Amino acid sequence: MDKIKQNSPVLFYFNHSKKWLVKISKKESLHTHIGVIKHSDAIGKEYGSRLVTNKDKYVYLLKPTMYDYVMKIQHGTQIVYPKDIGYIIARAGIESGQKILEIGTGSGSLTSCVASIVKPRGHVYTFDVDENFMKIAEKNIKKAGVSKYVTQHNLDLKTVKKMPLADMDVALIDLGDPWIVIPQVRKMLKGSGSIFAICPTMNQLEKLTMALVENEFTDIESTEHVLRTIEAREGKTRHSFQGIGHTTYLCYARKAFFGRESKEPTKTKTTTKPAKKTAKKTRKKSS
Ligand SMILES: C[S@@+](CC[C@H](N)C(=O)[O-])C[C@H]1O[C@@H](n2cnc3c(N)ncnc32)[C@H](O)[C@@H]1O
Repeated sequence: MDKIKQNSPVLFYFNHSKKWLVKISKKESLHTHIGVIKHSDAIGKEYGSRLVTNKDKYVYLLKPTMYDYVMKIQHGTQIVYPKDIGYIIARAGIESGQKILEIGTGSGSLTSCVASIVKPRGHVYTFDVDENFMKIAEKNIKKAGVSKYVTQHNLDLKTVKKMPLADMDVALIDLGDPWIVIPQVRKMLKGSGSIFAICPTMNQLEKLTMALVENEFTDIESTEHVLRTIEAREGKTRHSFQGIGHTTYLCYARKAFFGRESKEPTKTKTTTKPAKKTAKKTRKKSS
């Protein structure tokens, strides 16, 4: 039986729009419009149990999933949402043990989800140029419990001469001008490795697709993923009035060798440490 203890993560669930993600701490109480929820009352209870507030309302004590962490993430930037992350993972075949390159850590939403899939033997190497966003991401990744499987680098791959990584299984790009880093990403990816770019506008998709073709990528596909919730109730089931509008488009492709065999030098060992020249700029935040 999975019982709640001091420091256990818990989602106090009242309804779809009222839920609170906490780490249980004996002395703390949560003051809400449905009453006070004392953390200590949750200790010793099984996940899934109910807890009554001082206003005689109740919340369920749910074990948070990665979805809950992402939906409650501290936003430093726009984030990638689970509706897109699910497709990214399925389409790129992301699985346990893989090495993932990510450019544009942002708030660490995509980073955390992907790390939870590639762990325990895989790893996410993520790059950003903004120290403030990196700090927010570091906290979010820690909260999601996947710091061990993520290394954050403060480095701009647009300008590096020597690539800090090699033999990556998948590359994920989420920055304004993804087409600029395609040549660098190509050098770090395995043959037939997958690339996904997150593009909020169609103009980005166009420029990116041109760069992908120029850099010998195949199986290029652009998609948009629309999630509609249904309110299912006896005799009056219908779409809900509220919903997420446009978030982003996704662009997928795979590294190929057009009309020739691979001429790229085969690397057997992954360089997980940054190249000498960039070492000063690069911080290993967690390992
Ligand atoms: C939209 S956010 C990424 C959000 C992230 N995918 C998430 O799910 O939380 C874009 C990020 O790209 C970063 N960025 C911009 N230019 C960059 C570059 N040249 N190299 C690395 N990161 C860059 C920004 O600092 C910002 O944090």
